[in-house]
Amino acid sequence: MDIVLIVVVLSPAMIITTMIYRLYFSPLSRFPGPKLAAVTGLYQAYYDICHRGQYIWKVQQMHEQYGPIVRINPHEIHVNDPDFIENLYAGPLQKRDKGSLMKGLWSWRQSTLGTESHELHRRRRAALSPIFSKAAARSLEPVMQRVQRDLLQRIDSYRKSGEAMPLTLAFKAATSEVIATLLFGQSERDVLKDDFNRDFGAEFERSLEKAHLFAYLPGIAAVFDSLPFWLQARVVPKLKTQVSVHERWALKLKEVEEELTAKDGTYRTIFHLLLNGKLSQPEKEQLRLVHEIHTLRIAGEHSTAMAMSSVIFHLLQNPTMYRKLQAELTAITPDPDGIPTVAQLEQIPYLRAVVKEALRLHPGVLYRMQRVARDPMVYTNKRNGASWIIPAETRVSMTPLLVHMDPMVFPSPRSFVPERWIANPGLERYLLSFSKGSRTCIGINVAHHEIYTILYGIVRNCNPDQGPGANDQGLTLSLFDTVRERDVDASAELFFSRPQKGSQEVRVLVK
Ligand code: HEM
Repeated sequence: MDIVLIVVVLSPAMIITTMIYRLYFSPLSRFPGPKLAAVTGLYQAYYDICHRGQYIWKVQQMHEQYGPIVRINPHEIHVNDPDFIENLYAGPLQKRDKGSLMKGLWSWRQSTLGTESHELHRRRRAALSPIFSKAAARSLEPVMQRVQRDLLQRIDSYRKSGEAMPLTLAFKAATSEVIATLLFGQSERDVLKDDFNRDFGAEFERSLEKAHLFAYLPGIAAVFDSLPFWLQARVVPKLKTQVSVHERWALKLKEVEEELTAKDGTYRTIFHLLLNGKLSQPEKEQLRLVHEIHTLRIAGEHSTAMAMSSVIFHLLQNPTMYRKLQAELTAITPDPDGIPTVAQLEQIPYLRAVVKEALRLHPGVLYRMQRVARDPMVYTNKRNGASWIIPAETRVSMTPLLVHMDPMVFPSPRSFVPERWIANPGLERYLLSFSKGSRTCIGINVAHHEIYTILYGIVRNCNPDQGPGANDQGLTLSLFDTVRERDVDASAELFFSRPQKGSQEVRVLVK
C-alpha cells in the first residue's frame, strides 16, 4: 500500500484512539472538567494563542461550573482552593518537579526559574542564593535611595512641563536600575533618561505577545538558541535588542572566565558568582548562564514595578488611605530629609498591608504555577468532604490571582482593603504572589526593600490631589486617564500579567 494512503488511514485512527483514551481510560479521566479540554490541548491553545492569553479566565469559569478541582487539559489538573497551597507548594523535603510550561520560552528554558527537575533546581538555586540573602538585599539600600531621589526629581520635572507622567514606565526604569546593580555591580541612571531607557524591557514585553505560541512549540526556542547571535538578530529582528544584550553578556562571561582561570575569583558580579561557584562544568555553559541572567533581569524588573504602580493607583483612588499611610511614614521620620532604613520601613504595619493588598489584586506573575509530585497527592475539598487522589507524576497547578479572588478567604475580593491584612495576619499563608515552598521567589527581599523604599519617597513627599480647596504644599499627584480594567487589572495572561492592548498603564499628573 502506498505510504500516503497508510498515513491517511492511520492518522485519524490514531487521533480517535488518543481521544478515547484521554476521555475514558487516562488516570485523569475521572476528574471533572470540559470534555473538549480533556481530549485536546488545542482547546487551551485556542484561548491562549488566538485570544491573547485568555485561558486563565476560562479556567476560572470552569471552577465556577465544576468546583475547586478541574482537569484543564489532557495532562493537567488545576486546583482553586487556598487550603491546598501548602500541599502543592511544599518545602524542600517533599520533592516537587516543575511542569514543562517554560520549555519553549526563549531564554528562560535553562534558567533556575524554568528548571523542571527538583534536584537540578536545588543546585541552580543554591548557586544564586548568595546575592539574595537579606544582608545582600540591604547592601542595595544606597542604590535604592538614589533611585528614589531620581524618581522624585523626574516627578518634579513633570510638574514643570505639565505633561502626564508615565508612572509604571518610570517604575520599570527604577527596578531595572536596582536589578542591574545587583547583577552587574553598576547601572545606568535609567530613571533620569528622557525615555526611561526602555529598549530592552519594551522589546521583552512585545515578545511576550508571542510567548504562548512558543510555549506550544517548544522545539523552536531550542533551534533558535542554537544559532549564533548575529543570525538570531537577522532571523527575528524583533528580538534584536535582547539578542545584542545577550551577546554582551556572553562576551563578559568569556572575559570573566579567563580572569578566573588566572586565579582571580572574587565575587563582583553575577558573572563571577556563577562561574566561580560550585556548579558543575556543563551548568556553566555560556547559553545556560545567559538564560539565567536573562530571567533574573526580567523577573527583577517587571513584577516589582507592577506592584508599586498598582499601590499608587489604589492610593490615589482612595486619598484617605493615602493620607493614613503618609501619616505613618511621617511618624517614623518627622524630618522630611530624614532617611529611614529598610528595617524601619518593614515595621510599618499599614505600609506592609497596602503592599500585600496590591500584590493580592495584581500579582505580576500570572501563569499557572505547575508542580509535579513523585507520589500521589490527596486533595480534600473541606467544604463538602469530597476527596480526590491525584496520580503521581501529574501536572498540578494553581493560579495566584484566582486563589486571591476566593470570597471565603478574601471577602469583597475585588476591593482594595489593606485593613484585612492587619485584622488577620494569618491571611499571609494564602498570598501566593511570590509562590511558596522550595521554589518561592528568590528575589522577595530585594522586591520588598525596593517597594518600601520607593513608596516611602513618593508618599512622604507627594500629596494626593484633592481638588481646589485642599491646602497642600509641595508636589501633588492625580491619576491621568488611568482606568483600572484597562490599565491596572490583568487583562491577559502572557506569563506575566498584561493590561489591555494599547494601555499606557498608570499615568499621573503632577502639580
Ligand atoms: C513584586 C515582585 C515579584 C514578584 C511578585 C515575584 C514573583 C515570583 C513568583 C510567583 C515566582 C515563582 C514562579 C514559579 O513558581 O514558577 C518567582 C520566582 C523567581 N523570582 Fe520573583 N518576583 C518578584 C520579584 C523578583 C525580583 C526582584 C527578583 C530578582 C532580583 C526575582 C527573581 C526570581 C527568581 C530568580 C525566581 C525563580 C526562583 C526559583 O525557581 O527557585 N523576583 N517570583
